[in-house]
Amino acid sequence: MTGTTLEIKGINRVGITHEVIACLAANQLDIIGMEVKPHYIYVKIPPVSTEQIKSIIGMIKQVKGIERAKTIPSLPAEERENRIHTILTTVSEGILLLDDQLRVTTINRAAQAMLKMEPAQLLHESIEKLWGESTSEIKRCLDEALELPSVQVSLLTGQKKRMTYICSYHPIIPAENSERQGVVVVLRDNKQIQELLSTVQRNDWFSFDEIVQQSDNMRKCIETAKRVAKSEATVFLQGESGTGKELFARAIHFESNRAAGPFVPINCAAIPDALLESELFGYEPGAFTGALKGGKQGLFEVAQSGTLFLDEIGDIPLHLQAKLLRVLEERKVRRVGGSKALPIDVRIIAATNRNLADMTSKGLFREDLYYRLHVIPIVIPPLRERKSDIPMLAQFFIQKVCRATNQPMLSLAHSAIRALQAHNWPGNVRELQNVMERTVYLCPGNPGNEIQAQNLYVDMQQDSPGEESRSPLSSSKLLKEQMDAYEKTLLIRALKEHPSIRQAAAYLGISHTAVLQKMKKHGL
Ligand SMILES: Nc1ncnc2c1ncn2[C@@H]1O[C@H](COP(=O)(O)OP(=O)(O)OP(=O)(O)O)[C@@H](O)[C@H]1O
Repeated sequence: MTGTTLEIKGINRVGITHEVIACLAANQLDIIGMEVKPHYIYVKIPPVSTEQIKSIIGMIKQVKGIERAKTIPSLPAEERENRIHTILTTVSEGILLLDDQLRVTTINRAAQAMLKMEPAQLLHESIEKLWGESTSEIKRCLDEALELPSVQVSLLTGQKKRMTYICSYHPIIPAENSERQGVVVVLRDNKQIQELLSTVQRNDWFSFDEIVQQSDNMRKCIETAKRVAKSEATVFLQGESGTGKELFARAIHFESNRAAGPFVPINCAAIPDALLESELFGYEPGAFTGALKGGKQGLFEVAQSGTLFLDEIGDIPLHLQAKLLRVLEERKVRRVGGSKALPIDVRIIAATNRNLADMTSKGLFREDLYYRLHVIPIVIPPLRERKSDIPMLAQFFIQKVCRATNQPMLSLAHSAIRALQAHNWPGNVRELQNVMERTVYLCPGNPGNEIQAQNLYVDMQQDSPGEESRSPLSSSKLLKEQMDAYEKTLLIRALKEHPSIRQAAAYLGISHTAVLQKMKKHGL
């Protein structure tokens, strides 16, 4: 409402406000709004002329204890309201304010756009009309004055379409021991969040051009992968550990129409059985002891509109294989302890270094799941079958370390290239990467900055058993180094002879996490 607003400053004296009001009453002026705080009185009166306001200010200044009086644009409360209004209309989150009966009292522009509803359809309506069955969390927020973490909610929009939003609920706690007041509901568009996340994670962007190769068999693999990237088909990557399966999965995702969505990798072998189910499918609040209060999204939900990379799929226990198959067939996921099935829009890329067909015939992997995943198989050859890639890859890793450590660029002498090509690389590209890093760090300065064969820190033992290795470490092998080399040989053998890491761990008599740690240590 328009009017003239006065700011009056004075001492704190009983009755001073009353005397100021008397001045206004003497001028036959109504009070539209008023605020009082120590030393200040703010009054809003109907519009008056400049002459009239001058005379009123003159009168007010006569009141004992008044130091000054002046006109200001609006009452502080109006100012605050205006600022809040500006914030509400400019934020990208949808905001709804609910009263203590959970009726909508305020709705901002973003919420109207998200819900595709006019304010008239929402204001003074009960939130139940909007949220349907899922108002229990809002009621809890109000009753227990609890700030509740974000949860996914599926809501019916004005166009009668179900959309998924991320909602958080915040109680409005009144100033001093008054009654509960209401709830602020903050809505975020699921798609927007995914897009935001993927722009933040853009440094993970990866393309086929970054896969270093020059061999014919790798070129063929890349051609196939590029061809299927744009489709929605499930890709099944097979290859020994360290051959670059994850790089392929990333490149396929970023070449696909889902590139703006998330790429979510999960190593099924690295997660203990007990956690794998809830990691993949999520859980509802209270699903088990130790569960997070607000429940948890599973990776299928996190990967919505993107790609889920199921690495080491052969290590999924049988009971989860059945659940995974159901999710892939129904394209719906049910959280642990939940009854609602959430639709999922996720592309699957699976990878394994095991012979899954063999595992299937032995009953260690479900045949139906195998065929569900085995849609577009791509077999990435081991490094020993593409020796022409070795010089390029080795030089690539040398450059990487030299750049990172600011040292002069090193190159490979012919003798070094020959030695690298003679090795059989059980750990594939990952092992080559380790060897080159170690070599650059430990290589003594050579003339022309060339790495010679004798500078390579490569364990040649597996190439010619019994023969004295040409590695620089071999001439003076300490006990620890020899034990390490022996451990690596045993580990490789156990992994080759057993269909899963878990079984290799059982054979070696150590835990499966210990096997993973040792594999990492030896670059396997
Ligand atoms: N062609 C390549 N060009 C550049 N780097 C590569 C290439 N292949 C593999 N690497 C590197 O080697 C390491 C292992 O690759 P990656 O993790 O993709 O292998 P993987 O087959 O998925 O292994 P695992 O089966 O153990 O999960 C990574 O650091 C990766 O960057």
